[in-house]
Amino acid sequence: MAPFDDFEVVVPASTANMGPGFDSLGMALNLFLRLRFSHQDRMEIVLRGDQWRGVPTDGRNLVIHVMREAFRRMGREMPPFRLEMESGIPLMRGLGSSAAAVVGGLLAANHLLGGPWSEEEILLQATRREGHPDNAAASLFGGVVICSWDGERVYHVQGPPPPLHVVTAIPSFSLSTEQARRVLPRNLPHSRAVLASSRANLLTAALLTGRWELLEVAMEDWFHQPYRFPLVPGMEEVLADSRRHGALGVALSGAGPTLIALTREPGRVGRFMKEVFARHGISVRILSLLPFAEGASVRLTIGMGRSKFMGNTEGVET
Ligand SMILES: Nc1ncnc2c1ncn2[C@@H]1O[C@H](COP(=O)(O)OP(=O)(O)OP(=O)(O)O)[C@@H](O)[C@H]1O
Ligand SMILES: N[C@@H](CCO)C(=O)O
Repeated sequence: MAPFDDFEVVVPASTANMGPGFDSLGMALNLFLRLRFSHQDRMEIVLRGDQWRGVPTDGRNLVIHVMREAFRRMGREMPPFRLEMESGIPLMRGLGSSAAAVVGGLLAANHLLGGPWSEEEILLQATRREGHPDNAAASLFGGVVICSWDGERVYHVQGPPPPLHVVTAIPSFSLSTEQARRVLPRNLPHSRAVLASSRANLLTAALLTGRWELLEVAMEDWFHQPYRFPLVPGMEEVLADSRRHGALGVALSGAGPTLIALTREPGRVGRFMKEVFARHGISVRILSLLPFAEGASVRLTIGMGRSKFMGNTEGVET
């Protein structure tokens, strides 16, 4: 393969589920994974920052693995390159780090391959890899994305990001998605599923029509959150009481352990969440984020200044 011009892939973080939108609803957030590619004769992966403990810098790295598979599907060999990776998305915290890596790897491979795949095809490939489309769709398209995945196809509708703050309480401990899915029941009583899906419908409608006063009820969930209470000490209390402390709606972010609150009063809700976790002996980082309207992007970096995603665009620590 001929040398390529340096390029950068920027992928936003995401929060999935937002309560009852289990495995089907995601929203992009203003924290970013950045992948910078430059041509060189040998493969080199450089991880910038201090959050990468345990992440390999060889072919087992998720981004590289996804890229190699993409090249293999096209019957092409992946060229060597230098990849510099930097991220504000904490790993295994429920903010879609793996989906961002998968989306980033697929966009990079698609770019190097000359763009054989549409965004729909990239979403399908990311969904197969992740097992569910919620985080990947939000990272790929931005805003709020509602999906349905039947094991073969992914259908999706994208909506605008709500004009609200998203306060995240990010516990110091990690929780893998795999572990958080193991606690889910195989079956739900029919009446419970009916109630849960009615809340999910209400949530979608509220998000797409701006009925923020409905979020309190619409973000209630019976699909997954109650089963995950034991994994996140303090979660039940935060979900029960945050609304009295300024939250419009609260939920476990993805598979957790991070909790999110949609609010107009980020400072107040953040303080409350921190207090509750402290009572349970858990230290949390409170980050006030914003929904992010744009999806992942690829841009050539030669001769360009700083990317629009760089600088002071990320969440505010409170
Ligand atoms: N940029 C990255 N490069 C390589 N591997 C990554 C990267 N980001 C995430 N991963 C891999 O994905 C794992 C985390 O995936 P997991 O699904 O458990 O958590 P998450 O995606 O952060 O949370 P959730 O899916 O609940 O939002 C990490 O431990 C790491 O192995
Ligand atoms: N919908 C997924 C998101 C985590 O990747 C879950 O809750 O398990």
